Amino acid sequence: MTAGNLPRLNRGVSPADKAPVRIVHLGLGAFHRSHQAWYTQHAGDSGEWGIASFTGRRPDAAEVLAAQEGLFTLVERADSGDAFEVVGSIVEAADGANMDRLVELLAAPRTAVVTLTITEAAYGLGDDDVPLLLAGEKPTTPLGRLVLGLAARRDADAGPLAVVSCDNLSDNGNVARNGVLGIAGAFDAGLAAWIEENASFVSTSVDRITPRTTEADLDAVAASCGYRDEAPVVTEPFHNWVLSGDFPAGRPRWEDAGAVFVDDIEPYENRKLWLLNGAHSILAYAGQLRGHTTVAEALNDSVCRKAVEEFWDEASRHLPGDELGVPGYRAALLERFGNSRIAHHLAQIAMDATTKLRMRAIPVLRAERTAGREGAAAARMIAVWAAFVATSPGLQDPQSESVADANQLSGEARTSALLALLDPELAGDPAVVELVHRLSIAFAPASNAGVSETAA
Ligand SMILES: NC(=O)c1ccc[n+]([C@@H]2O[C@H](COP(=O)([O-])OP(=O)(O)OC[C@H]3O[C@@H](n4cnc5c(N)ncnc54)[C@H](O)[C@@H]3O)[C@@H](O)[C@H]2O)c1
Ligand SMILES: O=P(O)(O)OC[C@@H](O)[C@@H](O)[C@H](O)[C@H](O)CO
Repeated sequence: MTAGNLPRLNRGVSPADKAPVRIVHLGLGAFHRSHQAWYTQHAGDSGEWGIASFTGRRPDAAEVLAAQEGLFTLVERADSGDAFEVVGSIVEAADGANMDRLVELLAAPRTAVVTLTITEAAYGLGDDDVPLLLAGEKPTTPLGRLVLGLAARRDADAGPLAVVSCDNLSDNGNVARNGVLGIAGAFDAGLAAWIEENASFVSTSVDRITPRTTEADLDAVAASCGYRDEAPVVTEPFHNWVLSGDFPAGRPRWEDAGAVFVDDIEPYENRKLWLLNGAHSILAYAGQLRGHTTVAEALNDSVCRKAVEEFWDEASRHLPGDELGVPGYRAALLERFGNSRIAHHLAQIAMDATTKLRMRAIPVLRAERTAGREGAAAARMIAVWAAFVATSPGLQDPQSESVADANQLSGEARTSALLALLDPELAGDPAVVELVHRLSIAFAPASNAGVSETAA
């Protein structure tokens, strides 16, 4: 049978019961499916917890998944080979613009949890929705839509629920809370008070490297599974989820799948955001400047790897406590990044730098300087970004206009203007500007061929 003749994946081809919707997700993308959908499928009480998942900006991902009755294949890609699993916890896939359905589900007492993977940048977009909400029009951002859904929940007296941010942001529960309350407060003060009382904003640290799916991945699934899946997800075997907060209307037993519930999430967030995501950002800019395309390729370059390891040394000084197991975490990261069967593209990681570097480079740079040290490795993360945006002025960023304005300047004035987008106070410190500028010159393309392990 050729791939074209294979049956399309659905609940007839791969029988899977549909659990009732009790989780609403905003941001139906690859990561939601490899992480929260996988954890929910592996919870001991998965039969009680179905997910209705809404896209963010376009309907496409929902249409493809709806044609498969929510089913997709999770391809766990290890160095040693692929393992395939059909995930059935998403029981409904919908266009994010379908406000009628979102409102209906959020107003249902049975709905207990809202999860979010809307990207770091999307948490700052909700203000645009306030005039639309006031005019009785449909909001367009994920948090604006959530506010309208929560208004319907209050009106239906459907009770409390938990909102769980699964984006790579420090203190992501509070960032989500502030975003939602900011929009709600400007729209309806009574609603903001209801949300404060009834919505629990849970913070999480999430981890599972999940690159974009390619055509070759579709073919690999067809060849191995005997059906055609138009929406498989490829991910690494490793997975981690640390959560902190209350679930007033209940939750799946995610701990059965390895999720960990803690009182103080900050050390876990810092470990993940600094060591994993910080290293990813260094590799994204330094790696592309040095001609690499994927994380595994960049890590193989001794200059990039040294930049990563030096940043890890600096960051690790601010990750105290044996329970964090930093040496083991670092060793595991080298193995995970080196998995060359996972083609994790640097271009994907490079986007939205001003939001990301604020959480990945700045806290370590500040902590190092407070301790009386230079913070050169954290400064280098900013420096390689500064060098990279000189070569890629169109890079997606929530502050792209300000980046473009900075690019009109030259020398330390340009470096200072870029640094100001991350931390205005540090941008006013001549020693920090000089440091970042010097490190940036070492990585600028003209000098790139000559960047050696000692110079960079
Ligand atoms: N991919 C990973 O390895 C990974 C791992 C850990 C955490 N995350 C977190 O998950 C997020 C999503 O990653 P993904 O791989 O699923 O990406 P994706 O592109 O596959 O999906 C992102 C989803 O968010 C929506 N979205 C994106 N920008 C938006 C915007 N400006 N406004 C509204 N909706 C928007 C998209 O429409 C889509 O539904 C990341 O930004 C990160 O914070 C990803
Ligand atoms: O858009 P970002 O940078 O938050 O995410 C890109 C990758 O660094 C990230 O998705 C990692 O793969 C992930 O955080 C691993 O858990």
